[in-house]
Amino acid sequence: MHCEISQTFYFDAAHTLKRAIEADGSKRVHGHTYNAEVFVAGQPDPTTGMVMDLGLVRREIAVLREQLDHHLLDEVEGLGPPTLENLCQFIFRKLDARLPGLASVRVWRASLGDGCRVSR
Ligand SMILES: Nc1nc2c(c(=O)[nH]1)N=C([C@H](O)[C@H](O)COP(=O)(O)OP(=O)(O)OP(=O)(O)O)CN2
Ligand SMILES: [Zn+2]
Repeated sequence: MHCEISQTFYFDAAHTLKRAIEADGSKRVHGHTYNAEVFVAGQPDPTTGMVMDLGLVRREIAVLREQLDHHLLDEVEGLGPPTLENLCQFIFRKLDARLPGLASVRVWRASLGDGCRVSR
């Protein structure tokens, strides 16, 4: 049976954003709390009953999180313009090499009700 396990985490970060609309507030440095969720897909191992130990997922997320939490996202190498889309892709790229079966990554801002999800 195909299963997807998941782990949520959050990070607080600052950014600026160049936009064609509502531009004034976005271009000043300001912060958001970003929520994220990582999905890993696979068949549970018959012996362990796990697709992957969620402790391993949390360990890799902790390393990745260090690169985003309390950072100015404009300065994070390899991120590009700090949009939800680029955050999803950045997290996916960083975790892809470390988490076999990584299926998708979701990033959202509860305060604004917006979000993005990327899948393999
Ligand atoms: N396709 C996308 N569109 C937009 C994105 C995005 O990531 N992908 N992001 C934004 C803005 O960052 C977002 O709307 C928040 O606006 P911002 O100026 O950062 O903050 P607000 O003042 O609107 O919200 P707060 O209440 O201060 O957090 C827009 N479009
Ligand atoms: Zn913003």
